[in-house]
Amino acid sequence: MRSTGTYAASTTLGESVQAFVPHALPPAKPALAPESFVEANRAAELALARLSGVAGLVPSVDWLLYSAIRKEALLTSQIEGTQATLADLFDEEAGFAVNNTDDVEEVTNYLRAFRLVQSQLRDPAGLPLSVRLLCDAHRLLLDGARGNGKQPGELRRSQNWIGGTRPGNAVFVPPPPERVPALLADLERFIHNTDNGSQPLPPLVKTALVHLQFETIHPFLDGNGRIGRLLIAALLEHWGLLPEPLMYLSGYLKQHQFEYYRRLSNVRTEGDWEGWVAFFLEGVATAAHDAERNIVAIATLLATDRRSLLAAPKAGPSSYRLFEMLPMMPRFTIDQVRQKLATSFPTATAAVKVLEDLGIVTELTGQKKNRSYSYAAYIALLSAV
Ligand SMILES: Nc1ncnc2c1ncn2[C@@H]1O[C@H](COP(=O)(O)OP(=O)(O)OP(=O)(O)O)[C@@H](O)[C@H]1O
Repeated sequence: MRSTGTYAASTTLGESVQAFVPHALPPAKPALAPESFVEANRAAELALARLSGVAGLVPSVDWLLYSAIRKEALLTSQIEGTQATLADLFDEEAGFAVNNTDDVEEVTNYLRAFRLVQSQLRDPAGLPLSVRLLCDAHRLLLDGARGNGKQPGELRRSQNWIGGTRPGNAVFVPPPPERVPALLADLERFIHNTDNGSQPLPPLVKTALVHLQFETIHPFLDGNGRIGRLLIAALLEHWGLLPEPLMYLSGYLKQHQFEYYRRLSNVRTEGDWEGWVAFFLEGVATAAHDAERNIVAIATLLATDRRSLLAAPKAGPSSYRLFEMLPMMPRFTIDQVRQKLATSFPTATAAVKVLEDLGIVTELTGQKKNRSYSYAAYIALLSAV
């Protein structure tokens, strides 16, 4: 598919945000009426509710969130070509040397951007979901070497395009820069407009449309994919669909990347709104099921390892406490254990040795000094998409 090469075509598309408002829908688009999505929407909502329920079964959701948020950060960055792995991210957090520093920085920047949005939305005095908040998140996302020169935190002031080397041979040419602020303001109104007429759109369908329109506007010079997907996570929480960010939808989008992009394009080229919404709802249901399965698998691993630890004659309070920290510290050094447990070096060493002898953690360096450890089975489970 080629664009017409003119900005006019994309400008018209940008204005199609109006068509998101149900009462303004042209009659030729009856499929966007809520009843056409009832089944898929119900399945996706149910999958999200189940996911929240499963999370409620574990003693602390902190370790679930710790891993889920990092998975999403990694996968959304991988869609855009980042080569970092989850192990790289854990290494970086443990202070270990990592080779691909720039890639890891992109992922940690996403984490910072996500935390900012989440904390603002949770703070009664914080910013609402708004262009300003997205710009603030964008500033954090593009902080550092790679983002320099890409106008972090600012709406673009020049024309961009998707695919190709210039607007004339691009797959898609988003609206010209002077239209961007008004189109985003329109999108902001759409998000906060609760008066959707007699047939309100289900929030998940609205989320699908918001993402589509955000990507259509492509308001930044870089980082549009990641901020657009961050917006999805924010909306799921904002609309009470998933109170905690336990899902990593980017895993589904990455696995179906070609279809993801094609569905976005098809709205523009074929008017296939239904296809995009159906794809999105299927993605949410699948990603929620995957996250649920992953939680069960991790909880099982932890329960099995905990049982073998409790049965070990040499285990004691320090090794028990260390074990409970592992899900949020899967790579570590003895000195970090010493600090976390607020104990002596010999006690920390002994605690680690108990876990090592049981095969729960493994040493990575093969050195006698400055040894590093990994809860490898846990990282492997998390890394399976
Ligand atoms: N045909 C399309 N129409 C609209 N949006 C699209 C299309 N194809 C891809 N996208 C969206 O654009 C994103 C990529 O945009 P782009 O290549 O411009 O990257 P970017 O602006 O550098 O952002 P990031 O680096 O986070 O992706 C994709 O992840 C997807 O969300």
